[in-house]
Amino acid sequence: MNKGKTVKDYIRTIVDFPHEGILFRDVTTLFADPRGFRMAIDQMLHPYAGEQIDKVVGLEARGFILGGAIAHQLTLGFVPIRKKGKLPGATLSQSYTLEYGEAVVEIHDDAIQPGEKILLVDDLLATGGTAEAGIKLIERLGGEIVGCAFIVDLPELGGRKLLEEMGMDVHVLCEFEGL
Ligand SMILES: O=P(O)(O)OC[C@H]1O[C@H](OP(=O)(O)OP(=O)(O)O)[C@H](O)[C@@H]1O
Ligand SMILES: Nc1ncnc2[nH]cnc12
Repeated sequence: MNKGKTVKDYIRTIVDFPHEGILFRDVTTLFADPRGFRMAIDQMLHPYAGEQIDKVVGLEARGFILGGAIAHQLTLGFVPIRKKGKLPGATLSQSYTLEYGEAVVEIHDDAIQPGEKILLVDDLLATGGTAEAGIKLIERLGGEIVGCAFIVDLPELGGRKLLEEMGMDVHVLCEFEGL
């Protein structure tokens, strides 16, 4: 049964996806379980109880699932940061480095007002490149980031250190060693 299980216990590892040598930490098994999903949302929010938050921002794609649930729980609005070319309105763009080459993420330029307090969420922190790009977009719009919450950190890839060096409060629920 589910008794005594932690968030980490619900996450499945797929070997050699999407490339040979990668241990893919698959949170769909966590999302699919009602107790696991609720536990993850509650734990992601826990450090921010009593803090003023105006909006939740989620990173495509699994950050949308978490961000939607968190925004609903807090009765807040949700703002997506999407991969290039998906948002219909006027956007700000930010490029970031991938393992091979570059990618671009975007936010609607009217999605955050200066001074709004933002909680940034995603499922997983690896190199931190995606979150760093998201932070830059939020800050370019004048948003003030209260915290960055993730389910998984892969400490060997240095994302947490990168975000903390940017002055972010980083909250993760579990770590996996091994890439
Ligand atoms: O810390 P980083 O090295 O930037 O990696 C973390 C990002 O990688 C994964 O998303 P992915 O880019 O696979 O996109 P997807 O969620 O749209 O599949 C994950 O959901 C994070 O968003
Ligand atoms: N090992 C991994 N598992 C799941 N998502 C990832 N994104 C980057 N590295 C990942």
